[in-house]
Amino acid sequence: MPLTSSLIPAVNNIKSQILALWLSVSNNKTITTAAANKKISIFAALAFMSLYLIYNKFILPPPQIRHLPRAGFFEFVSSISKKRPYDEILKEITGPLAAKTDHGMYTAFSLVTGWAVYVTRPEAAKKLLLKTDLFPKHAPPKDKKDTILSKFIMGPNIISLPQGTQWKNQRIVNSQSSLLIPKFYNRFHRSMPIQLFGELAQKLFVEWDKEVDSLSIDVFDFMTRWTLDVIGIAGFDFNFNAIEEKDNEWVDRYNHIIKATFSPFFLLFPFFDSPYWGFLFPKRKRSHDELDLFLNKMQEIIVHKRQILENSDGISTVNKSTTEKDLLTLMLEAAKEENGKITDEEIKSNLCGFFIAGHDTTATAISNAMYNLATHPEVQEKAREEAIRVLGDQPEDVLPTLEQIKEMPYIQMVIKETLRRNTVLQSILARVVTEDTDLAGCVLTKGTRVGIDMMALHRNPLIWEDPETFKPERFAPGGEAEAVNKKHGTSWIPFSNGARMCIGINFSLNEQRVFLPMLLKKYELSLPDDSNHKEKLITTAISILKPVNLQINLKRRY
Ligand code: HEM
Repeated sequence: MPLTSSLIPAVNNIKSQILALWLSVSNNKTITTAAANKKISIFAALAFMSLYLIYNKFILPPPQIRHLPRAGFFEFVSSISKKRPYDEILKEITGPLAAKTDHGMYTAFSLVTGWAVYVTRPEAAKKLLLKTDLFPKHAPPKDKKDTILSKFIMGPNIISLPQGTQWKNQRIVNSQSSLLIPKFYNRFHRSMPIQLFGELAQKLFVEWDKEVDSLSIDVFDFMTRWTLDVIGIAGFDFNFNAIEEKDNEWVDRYNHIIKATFSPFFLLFPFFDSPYWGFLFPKRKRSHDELDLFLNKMQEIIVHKRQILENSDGISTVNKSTTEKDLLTLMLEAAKEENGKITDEEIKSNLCGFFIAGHDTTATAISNAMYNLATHPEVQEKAREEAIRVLGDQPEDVLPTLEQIKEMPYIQMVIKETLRRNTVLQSILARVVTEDTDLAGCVLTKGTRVGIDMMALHRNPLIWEDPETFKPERFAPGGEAEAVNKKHGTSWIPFSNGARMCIGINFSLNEQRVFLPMLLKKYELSLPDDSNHKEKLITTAISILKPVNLQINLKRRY
């Protein structure tokens, strides 16, 4: 008999015992030894019921998806907590599950979403992303309302809001009701802080050059510091100064919050993630306080920026050498033109969203590209030749212009192939099925949550030739990627697709297209002989698939 059905009568029995005991107490009966025994029974009953609830909520998927191939709860969660690289999980757990059916879908438990169905084929991904009325974004879970995850990311911002008026008001172009974010969105696309990207790359090189001629760096550590400074200045004109001061107050605070946001324990038990439980979890209370300080600082910056905008053109006060405007200025300008239809709360929430969406993601993408260049010397040489052809070979840093980065198609191919082979995000945020429907041959019922296993899609051998191999030429004009796209559509979606596609796609690609040629012109890259990553890139497995302790040797060319 399945465990659930054997548990139901037991639980009912316990429920009636609790009721009987409650009746006897309310009848003012003398408390005797029998009553003491009953107390023990209640305690046992509550413990038993809690176990039953945990079993039903976490360990078993919802009944409507139990027929699909399933990654066992303990196997999957323990793989993640043991920090197994995600491509191993794909090879040993999720890949074989996906291969079991024609539609390629399987179910797994995610710490952020709970149980969901995962898509691994382009046909299903296309329908999921384009039919937003059938598959809207899942509204932020109510049980996570007071959590750090919720306060930091799942507020009223473009990323988290489910489809609806508030999201449309923030995003859709040509909406009659509000043109706020559309205006911001257009400006965001037009005004790329290319010069800022270059200046901060130069600043990073100065840090590296303080070491000896040839050095080994912790790539991800430096790239997160670089992208933090980029998003701080480009986002709201605030200099974290993370490149120069690894551990200053604001960098520490930000890193603390990011770590706290994805704490597996509190993702699993959001009920305890509130300052009220501070007496039991004092460290968590500190995380809430740190987040409050961070959000208050943002509020201060918004108010201050508004005042500056009254009297000036809003051009960066931190980065005085440029006329590039930060995202906050663009939002406030758009808001002013539309009589302030966006609240401070929404602006603050969107700024937090830009952090979470644009910081570790781009740092991961650049670190992965550096790994691929270090492990493929012939690709590295070809990319360097292109950088030198456009920027020159003089022994000094050159900041590429927007026109120059367009003249480097091979580096663009390296970036795209890296985003395919070394997927940045494990999945998009879950969508929720609004009515029973067929998704590429798999019937899904209303209420089912669905995500996309990005790595399984990008390395699907039914779609890509020799998918494990790093081959930038796939993305050459008329190459494999074009053919795959023509045949299957939606096969390369590191930034998603459709109405909820990443709005930072150009921002992120341009960060990479400025940084990589400058890097290649100045340094030769290789893996240390004793690197753990010789065989393959080892990554984390929750949400953003970050490289783990990736050291790369840099040899200066000037
Ligand atoms: C390599 C870097 C990046 C990757 C791989 C990436 C990937 C993605 C993906 C897959 C989505 C869709 C999520 C979903 O539908 O659940 C998304 C959404 C989003 N991204 Fe990015 N992103 C990157 C960089 C950035 C940057 C730099 C920014 C901003 C500065 C940004 C801002 C956003 C926003 C605001 C959304 C929400 C759009 C919406 O739902 O309407 N992203 N990103």
